[in-house]
Amino acid sequence: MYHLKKSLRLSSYNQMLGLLEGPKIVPSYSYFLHQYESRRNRKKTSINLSSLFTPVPIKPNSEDDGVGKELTGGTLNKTDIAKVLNKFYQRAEVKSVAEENGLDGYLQHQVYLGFRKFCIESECLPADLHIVINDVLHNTAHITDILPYYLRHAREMFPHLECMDDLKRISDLTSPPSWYPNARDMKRKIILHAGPTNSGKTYHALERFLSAKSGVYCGPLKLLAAEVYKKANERGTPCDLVTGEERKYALGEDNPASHISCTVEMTSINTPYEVAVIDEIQLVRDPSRGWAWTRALLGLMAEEIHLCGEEAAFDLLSALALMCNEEVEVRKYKRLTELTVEEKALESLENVKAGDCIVCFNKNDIYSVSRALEVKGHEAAVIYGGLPPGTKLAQAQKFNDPEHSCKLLVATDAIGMGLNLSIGRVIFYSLVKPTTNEKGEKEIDIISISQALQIAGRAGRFGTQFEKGYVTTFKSEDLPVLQSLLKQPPEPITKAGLHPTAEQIELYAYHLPHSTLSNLISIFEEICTVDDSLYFMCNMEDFKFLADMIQHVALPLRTRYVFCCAPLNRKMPFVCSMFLKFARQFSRNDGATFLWLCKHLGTPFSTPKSIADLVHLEAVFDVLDLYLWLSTRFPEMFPAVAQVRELQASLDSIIQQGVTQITRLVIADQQTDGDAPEVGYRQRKRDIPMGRGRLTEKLISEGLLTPGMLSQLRKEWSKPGHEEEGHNFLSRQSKRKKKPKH
Ligand SMILES: Nc1ncnc2c1ncn2[C@@H]1O[C@H](COP(=O)(O)OP(=O)(O)OP(=O)(O)O)[C@@H](O)[C@H]1O
Ligand SMILES: [Mg+2]
Repeated sequence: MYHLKKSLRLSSYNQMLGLLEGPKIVPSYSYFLHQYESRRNRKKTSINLSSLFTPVPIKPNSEDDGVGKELTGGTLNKTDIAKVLNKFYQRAEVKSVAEENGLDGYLQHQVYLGFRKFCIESECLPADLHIVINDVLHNTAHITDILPYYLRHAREMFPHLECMDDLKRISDLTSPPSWYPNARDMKRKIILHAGPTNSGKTYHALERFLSAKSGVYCGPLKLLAAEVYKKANERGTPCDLVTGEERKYALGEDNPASHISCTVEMTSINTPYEVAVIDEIQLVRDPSRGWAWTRALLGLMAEEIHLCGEEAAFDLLSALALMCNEEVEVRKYKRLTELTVEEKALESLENVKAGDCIVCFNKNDIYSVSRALEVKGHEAAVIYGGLPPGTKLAQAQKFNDPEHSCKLLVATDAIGMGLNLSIGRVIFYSLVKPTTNEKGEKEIDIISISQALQIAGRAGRFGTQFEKGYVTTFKSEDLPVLQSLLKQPPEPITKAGLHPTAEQIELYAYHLPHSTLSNLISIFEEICTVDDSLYFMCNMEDFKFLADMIQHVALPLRTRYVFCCAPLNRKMPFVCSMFLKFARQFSRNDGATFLWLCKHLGTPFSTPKSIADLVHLEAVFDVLDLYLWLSTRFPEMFPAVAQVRELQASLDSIIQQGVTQITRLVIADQQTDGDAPEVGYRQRKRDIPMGRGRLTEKLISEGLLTPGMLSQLRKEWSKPGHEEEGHNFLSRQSKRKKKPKH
């Protein structure tokens, strides 16, 4: 019964996501999450490379040229064939020759099954094979004489056996500097501006950028890129803005400016510049995005490259520069304002004062802390990663304005970079944070020294009303941990990230035409050779998740690759379902018109009435971002750019209103729930049907199930005959499992 209900939930969920359209059976969102989990588990143990290769289906032979029969004087009995092959497979010589030919135990078994099926199901065997089996049956040939045919079959089933050397050559990542011949032809000067936060590193690098004839600023966030774009244009240096979603021209579309401010992923490595600035260079070690910093560092065609970041990156940067025959000059900076770690933890929200910023590492804490502050009569600004840029800026402005009644800020570590904030004191609400490591595994751990320094360093920003900064924790037991973290130098940065290019994957696909894109990536990850004294492969789990999701949609490989590079959060089902719809629309060669988009987004939007509504609107905002991201790659298929921008701006203000009233939204939810304000926030309990299980709770708390979906589920449950529907889904699922995935 439990399984039945669970399956029903998944099926309904599926339908709501639009994943099941028509009679076609398409794997569900949960299926992808499950696949991702199992892949992670497989990574934790050891991966069997061979299991990643998809066998090429070989049809039984139906052409009867009669030669075999004619020469041997008759047909072969199927049972006899099976017996011979069984004996053949048991032979030690067969195993060792197969091994010499690249077949490990797993592949041998696959090939044996495939070969036997081929021999038994073929109406008529190819003449040479027919004769050999016939001779073996009549003791006029040795059983191992079948080997050449068996190996021929193996190579047809697993083409990689013949191209492993090519695959290894394609994925040889041992010398990344050589991928950028234009940069190697230049004599580049590299300067590292090293120092703690708030020491003027970016300021000095930007001064050089602004005075140069041409330049590029590569930042870690859209907000930072936008800030530099604004600053440059205000200072009279025309500067264009390039992010994944847009290009803003300072001088007009047909006149690109000689200065560019961009997000690091968008760095052009084919344009010569006098000065390049790569900000927050320590992110070269980021498990997911590190590759973009490595590429910019090695590939930029700039006479001077200014790197800003932690001194801990110096050794790695020098080693990378050495590989490019270059040197790194260091300019060290000291913090411009004093930063003091307090002796006492805050302990109670009674003790907050103007200029305090409470830093939380999850949204639930954000909600409960803001609510608790409101109960105590304080107004608080709220900033977290998922908010649209306009909303973040409006919240920051409110908090920064000394005249405004809002004197407190509740934020996630999204404030660690990019926003200018007048913070007097940073208070760590907790010190643990969920993160994803290089292998794509989720971990909950104490924040790193570097993160602690980065966040704490936001207090007492130079040039703000707070000339000195203070830092403490909320809980007294956390304070010694924080004190110890902040006393240490940041962890050394030892490796730079890499990732496969579209060209490499295209070459892989040429050799392995039957593999899925996600499989190609897995094979690449397994085969590639990386100089692990300097580099690591970035985790590609998000990419593979998206690749699996659109595998069944017919798209050219290059397009598929580009789609899967989209920066979207796979934990947001609504965004994922729209991603799939965009891919389908593309595959039908239908443009995603504004009308089509609005229909799927359910416009017009209204002010959120609950936290769940707010979360949904944030997801819609991300969908619009996704649209714009795709539009910069496929302008003909995603043409409604101006309208989408307009819609996004209006959604940004609706979200702003929602955030301004965030505590009211929490109250609205809590009144229905009867929760005490200090208790961690739980989403929309009122929508949860009677007798809900832990799965539902989990899906809701992780934001995987929205109230709308849940009420739809409730309706379906109350429909007579739903169990039968669940049963159908179960049988569909089991059928699906048997289907090979291509
Ligand atoms: N010499 C200066 N004159 C005027 N303003 C300055 C100067 N140096 C730094 N600032 C200002 O101080 C603030 C902090 O400087 P900056 O952003 O360069 O620090 P940073 O070392 O890059 O910090 P983070 O590590 O947080 O990025 C900025 O608002 C910057 O404009
Ligand atoms: Mg900086």
